[in-house]
Amino acid sequence: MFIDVKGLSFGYAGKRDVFRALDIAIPEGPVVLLGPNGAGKTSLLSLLAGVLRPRRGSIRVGTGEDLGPARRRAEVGWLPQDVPVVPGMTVAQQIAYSGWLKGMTIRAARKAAPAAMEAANLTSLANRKASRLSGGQRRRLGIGQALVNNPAVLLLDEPYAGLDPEQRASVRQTLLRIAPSTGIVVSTHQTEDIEDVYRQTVILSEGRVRYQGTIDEFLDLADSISPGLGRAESAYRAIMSQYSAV
Ligand SMILES: Nc1ncnc2c1ncn2[C@@H]1O[C@H](COP(=O)(O)OP(=O)(O)OP(=O)(O)O)[C@@H](O)[C@H]1O
Repeated sequence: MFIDVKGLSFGYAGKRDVFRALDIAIPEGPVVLLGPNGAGKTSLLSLLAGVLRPRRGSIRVGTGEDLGPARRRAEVGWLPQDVPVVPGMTVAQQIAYSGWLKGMTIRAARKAAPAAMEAANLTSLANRKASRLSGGQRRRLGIGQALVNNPAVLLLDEPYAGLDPEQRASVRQTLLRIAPSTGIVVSTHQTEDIEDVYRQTVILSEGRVRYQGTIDEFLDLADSISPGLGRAESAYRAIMSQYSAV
């Protein structure tokens, strides 16, 4: 399994648990994680990335064992919803810097930066100050940072959030390019054209897995397509109509 989560329990201090004994096993292939606001997508990706620590349970991503949060953080690539910009740094410098933060030597990180920029479609922006990037460019910078240590698993949280259609298209091109060769999990509200990028679908709501299947099985659930909605959106709504929130 590409992702193997067993008995995962997690909650934020003083709040209702987000996950109670959650099990998910997802085979290899780019994965799209769908679900309404508050479903637990960000929490799950942050737990997979080692940014949050589970109260109980085991997490394996990629082919290895449960490494624990600290080592997993160094071994996966993670795109948070907000990509912080380091004042004064160029795109190339910020990408190298994030490699150093993940434990690479600065020399190795500088050497790795061009390939990460190439993959994230940033080469022409290498010398641009990160603070001057547009929303879509900044998201691509975050993808470049996530790729710099050549991770086996890339976790992207809402890569399209807050982007206009043109910026979304630029991020989508990047995902189309990297998804086939990277173990990638993407949380998104954007169901448009997901069949082009992903092979596996997982739908979460209220901290539970409501659906899991291949993209083809998922799309087959769109028996009648509502006017104005694509197949994926229709399938998503058909599944979620069984639960309270869509
Ligand atoms: N930092 C936090 N502190 C306390 N509660 C939180 C925090 N982050 C999320 N939550 C709560 O945890 C639950 C799951 O939230 P999470 O952000 O993981 O969902 P999501 O599916 O990513 O939602 P969205 O699509 O809105 O980003 C929600 O009830 C949310 O209110």
